[in-house]
Amino acid sequence: MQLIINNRVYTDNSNEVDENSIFVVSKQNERFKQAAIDNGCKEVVFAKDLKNHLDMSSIKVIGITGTNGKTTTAAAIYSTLLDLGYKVALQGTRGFFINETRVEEYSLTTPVQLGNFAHIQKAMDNGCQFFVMEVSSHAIEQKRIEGLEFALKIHTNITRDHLDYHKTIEEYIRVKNSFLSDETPKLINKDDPKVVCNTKNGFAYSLETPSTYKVDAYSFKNGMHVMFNHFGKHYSFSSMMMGIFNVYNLMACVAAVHITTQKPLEEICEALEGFGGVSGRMETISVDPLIIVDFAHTPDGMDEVLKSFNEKDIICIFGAGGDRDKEKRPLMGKVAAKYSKHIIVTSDNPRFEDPDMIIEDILKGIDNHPSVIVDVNRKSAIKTAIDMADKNSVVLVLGKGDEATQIIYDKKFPYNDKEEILKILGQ
Ligand SMILES: CC(=O)N[C@H]1[C@@H](OP(=O)(O)OP(=O)(O)OC[C@H]2O[C@@H](n3ccc(=O)[nH]c3=O)[C@H](O)[C@@H]2O)O[C@H](CO)[C@@H](O)[C@@H]1O[C@H](C)C(=O)N[C@@H](C)C(=O)N[C@H](CCC(=O)O)C(=O)O
Ligand SMILES: Nc1ncnc2c1ncn2[C@@H]1O[C@H](COP(=O)(O)OP(=O)(O)OP(=O)(O)O)[C@@H](O)[C@H]1O
Ligand SMILES: N[C@H](CCC[C@H](N)C(=O)O)C(=O)O
Ligand SMILES: [Mg+2]
Repeated sequence: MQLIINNRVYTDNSNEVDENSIFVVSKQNERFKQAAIDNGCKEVVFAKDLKNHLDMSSIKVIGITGTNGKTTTAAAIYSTLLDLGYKVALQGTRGFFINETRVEEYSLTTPVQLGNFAHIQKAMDNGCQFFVMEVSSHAIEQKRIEGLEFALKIHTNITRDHLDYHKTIEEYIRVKNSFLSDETPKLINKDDPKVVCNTKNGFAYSLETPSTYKVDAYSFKNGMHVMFNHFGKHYSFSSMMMGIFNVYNLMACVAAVHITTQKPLEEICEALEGFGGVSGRMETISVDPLIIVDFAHTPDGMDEVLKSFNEKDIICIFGAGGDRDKEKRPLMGKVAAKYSKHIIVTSDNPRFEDPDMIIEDILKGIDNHPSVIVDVNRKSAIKTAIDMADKNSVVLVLGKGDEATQIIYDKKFPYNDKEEILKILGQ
């Protein structure tokens, strides 16, 4: 990866250096430092010192980590800041955006360090006052955020994900919480006991326990209406979004914008109402039959979504990604069985795994459920679900959200849940 600052080329790859470039050495590439020097590099800087090479004082970086909710909360903050008249950049699972334009397709939820600096530089070149970014657990562990000064760090929740990478839940929690161990201003979900932080400059939001931004009541008639208090003064916001988990996400958004702009909370709540949600997250594709696409791909994410529809007959279609956490698969099956009237287990992104074996792993969590269908072909699985639907049902297509491809081996085949559903409905 390369970054150009004041006509100097910075690179993190020993194969890209020449006598004029600067090699940025980090934990990830220190084993290649000598190779960089052998390839003619004359100047080396430490990743942690990169912040002294790019003046970022004109932009406020807001980082969001957590097992679920990063993309939704980041998008809500981005939308609210734009509505308040700020110039904003957004980086995460759905790509890189500057003001209202998507500048780059998705690559990594959190790019490598030089990638983050390059995006911040581009945001500043476009006059942005804020840079909102998702911070994945991989990024924290691999120090991709090294050298970044955050105006605010947000932590949504810790349940389970990426144990294929972190190996144990304890290590995953340690990595996630390490993001909050310094004195940077931070905003945490006080209802999640696993979120632990350095309380200096700490703010919190919650629905259950006392906190700086405390939700007092909410209702879901025709969208959501949320009442909260900030040091005893009462405020409210509304949204067309659904689900208690989105009450958390939107409360985090209001708190984050308040902390970083100090605008009146009434103005922030009004600006938030312009946020319509993120494609592929609780996105209603059809009303009759009711069909919703969501990105839930962890047991907790599925639990949050499925419990939002307890007054409906749920037809739940899902799979699980290959080359990802395997233990979550039966847990996802168990969650689906807990809430669904009908379960259809299918493929997600198999990658290099056998899709039938992934399905077998999921089925291990489903015992004596009256209606379980297995169909390794996601397209026909969705058609089966839609054919089963009636006025009391809700078809929930989970796991891929707005992904534009299905990954089989290392090939990315064009595929999108929403397009598939509309095609079937159109037939
Ligand atoms: C598992 C994982 O995260 N791998 C990441 C890791 O790969 P790696 O350790 O094999 O990298 P590497 O090729 O050895 O390079 C390491 C460093 O050495 C340097 N290098 C390398 C070779 C050489 O000869 N000389 C040299 O200097 C490279 O420039 C790099 O700086 O470091 C690479 C570069 O730094 C990343 O691109 C790569 O992400 C891969 C592509 C990936 O798919 N990561 C996924 C799992 C990921 O990060 N996902 C998260 C979470 C997703 C979510 O939950 O939404 C994300 O943030 O997207
Ligand atoms: N606050 C939350 N708590 C639990 N589940 C949530 C929350 N917010 C969203 N979800 C569920 O998790 C799914 C992923 O949401 P989102 O894309 O915002 O999370 P993310 O942290 O960006 O995920 P990823 O790390 O995979 O990019 C949603 O589709 C929804 O099912
Ligand atoms: N449908 C995706 C969801 C996870 C995407 C992202 N969180 C990752 O881990 O790459 C999969 O499991 O393949
Ligand atoms: Mg995301």
